[in-house]
Amino acid sequence: MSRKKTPKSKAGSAPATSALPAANGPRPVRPGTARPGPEAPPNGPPQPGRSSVGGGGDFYDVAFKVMLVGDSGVGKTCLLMRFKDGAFLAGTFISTVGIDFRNKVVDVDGMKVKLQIWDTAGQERFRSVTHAYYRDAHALLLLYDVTNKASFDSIQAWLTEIQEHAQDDVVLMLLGNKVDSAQERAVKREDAEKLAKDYGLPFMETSAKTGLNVDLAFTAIAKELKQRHTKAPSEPRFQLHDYIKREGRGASCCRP
Ligand SMILES: Nc1nc2c(ncn2[C@@H]2O[C@H](COP(=O)(O)OP(=O)(O)OP(=O)(O)O)[C@@H](O)[C@H]2O)c(=O)[nH]1
Ligand SMILES: [Mg+2]
Repeated sequence: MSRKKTPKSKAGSAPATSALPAANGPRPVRPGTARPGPEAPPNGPPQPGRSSVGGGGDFYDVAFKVMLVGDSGVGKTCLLMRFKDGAFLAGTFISTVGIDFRNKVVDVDGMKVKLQIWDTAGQERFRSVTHAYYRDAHALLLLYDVTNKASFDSIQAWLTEIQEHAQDDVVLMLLGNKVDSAQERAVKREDAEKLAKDYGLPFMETSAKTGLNVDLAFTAIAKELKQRHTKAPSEPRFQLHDYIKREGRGASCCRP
């Protein structure tokens, strides 16, 4: 299989669109397939890899676009940094402005899968900018902060946004972040599990600080997308829900 080289990450910007979608109420969102495809320039669909030339960068077979969404401060940027660099950005909170992306290539059953991960700004004032990026996303990680009830209460509104702007078959996963802060927990795990069940979403609690379940979340997404892309009839169907249930670690355990 031919392989392509990842471009360096860079900040992206999209044409601003206008109004927020009408709130029609959330509908169940399928933890579905993403359409594989094109690798993307900032606003285009990802593509299967091609032979690469030139030095530097990682080679890959197929690329997918993943977006991180959720209220400001839930830990989207930290989750991405943990996955990409294995580091935690402690200290001052620097809120993301607009949108940015990082690439990471993961090995899924012998195939190099490039995830182009878009880190969106959670602040309301950037919402119109990020709307333009949903369309080409193959997967969305929707985050709330387990120590911030308001961020959990926003999940239904986020699902409405996703319904309005993302593809119907986008792969979607709900993540409750900052589970290391047990003393400050404000959202019960069971409440999130119930919400996830109601919407048919895979769900895990994570910690960008300790690394708990972070690699697992992205790996599960990569496996799901890769399998939908290859569609090998001989392979048993990858079960995203079962996989994270089996591999995920509970909130009581802080092992990365
Ligand atoms: N304890 C703890 N703190 C975290 C964790 N993840 C992020 N934080 C902290 O939460 C704050 C916000 O994190 P960010 O990753 O910048 O939040 P964000 O979702 O990107 O916010 P916006 O860019 O405004 O949308 C920072 O002070 C982080 O240090 C975590 O897993 N545990
Ligand atoms: Mg951020």
